[in-house]
Amino acid sequence: MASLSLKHIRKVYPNGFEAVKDFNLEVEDKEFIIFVGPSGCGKSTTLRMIAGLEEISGGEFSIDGKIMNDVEPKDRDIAMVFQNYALYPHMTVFDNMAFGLKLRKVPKAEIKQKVEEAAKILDLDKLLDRKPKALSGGQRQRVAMGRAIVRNPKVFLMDEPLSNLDAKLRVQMRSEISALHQRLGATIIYVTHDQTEAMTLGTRIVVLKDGDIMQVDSPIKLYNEPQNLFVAGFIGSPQMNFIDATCKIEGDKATLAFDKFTVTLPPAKSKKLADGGYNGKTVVLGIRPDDLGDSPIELETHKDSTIETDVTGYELLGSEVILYFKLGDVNMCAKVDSRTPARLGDHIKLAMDSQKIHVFDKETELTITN
Ligand SMILES: Nc1ncnc2c1ncn2[C@@H]1O[C@H](COP(=O)(O)OP(=O)(O)OP(=O)(O)O)[C@@H](O)[C@H]1O
Repeated sequence: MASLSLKHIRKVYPNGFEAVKDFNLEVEDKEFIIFVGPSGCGKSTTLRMIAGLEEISGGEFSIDGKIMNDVEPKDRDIAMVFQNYALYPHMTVFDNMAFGLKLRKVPKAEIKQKVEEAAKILDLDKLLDRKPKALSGGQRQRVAMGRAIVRNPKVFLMDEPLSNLDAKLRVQMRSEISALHQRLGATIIYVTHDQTEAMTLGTRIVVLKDGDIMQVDSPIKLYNEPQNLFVAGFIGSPQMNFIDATCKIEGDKATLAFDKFTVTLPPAKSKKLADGGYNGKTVVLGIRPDDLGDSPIELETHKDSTIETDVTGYELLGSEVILYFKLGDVNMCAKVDSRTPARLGDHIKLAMDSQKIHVFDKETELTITN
């Protein structure tokens, strides 16, 4: 059992820079929490404060109800896996994995049993006599994981553990880490700037920007119900399209006008805009590339929200294709079925699924309706 509580956690570096501002998070036992956000947003700093590698400037951090702010790293019962693996080159796989236990004066027989157990889980049992240089990147990464697992810690911290692996290996290790989480029933906090990793691994994702938490939610909720423009733009690939639009409310119907087009919003979304007093105001319309379609069925279903444009770019992904286009000077794209006849330079019609339109306040950048 390991629950973590971070209350009003701050980090001010000695040069006065405030890297983490007011971090509040309750992590439950067995959760897989992801910290995600652009470079410099404070992911590693927060992780290092949890590990005890960085002093906490303010707030309270506890594990299972026990305050940890001033507890030595080695006494926190936390194991950290780094992106550079940090293996000892002169030691065998076995000794690398056993090292932490030896330091803790664990009896030899117990060390052997624990290392062999972890090696089996990680499929390293035939490599225990090798030195790190005789291993592949993925195998080295598994040794680094193994070193953490043998300690049976309360919490695993992982700082971009897959970032040094090639794309194929990364996908493979991703599913291995996911399986490992299930098997160990461990509490994991994992830092990445790769949003696919975040979406596939996390039970909850913490989106950070400039030392502030933007949103904490399950992957599906972050995708469908972003709380602000930043999260809407950060989660999802290709990125959500954004365009300024003028809101008009007539009766219980809200319309959004942008470029040469006008779309009608469904009743629930219309009501939010009416209640918020947005009549006549400029808002930001957001629509994911996946929610723009060019099939006859989509064009018929979403008659009240179609746009016409020219294809300025064409990118085949396989079963889908990304069509790039411009509305005024705003670059946008649609992800459609690759059987589409549309090609570069073609004039096309695209239907916006109006149920999927997101609207944001232009000033506060907060979501008005998802
Ligand atoms: N020792 C330090 N002194 C001053 N500022 C620091 C120090 N270490 C980090 N920072 C700053 O704190 C901010 C957060 O850094 P951090 O390493 O936590 O970011 P990150 O989100 O992990 O970024 P990345 O994805 O690039 O690793 C950055 O602006 C960084 O420049």
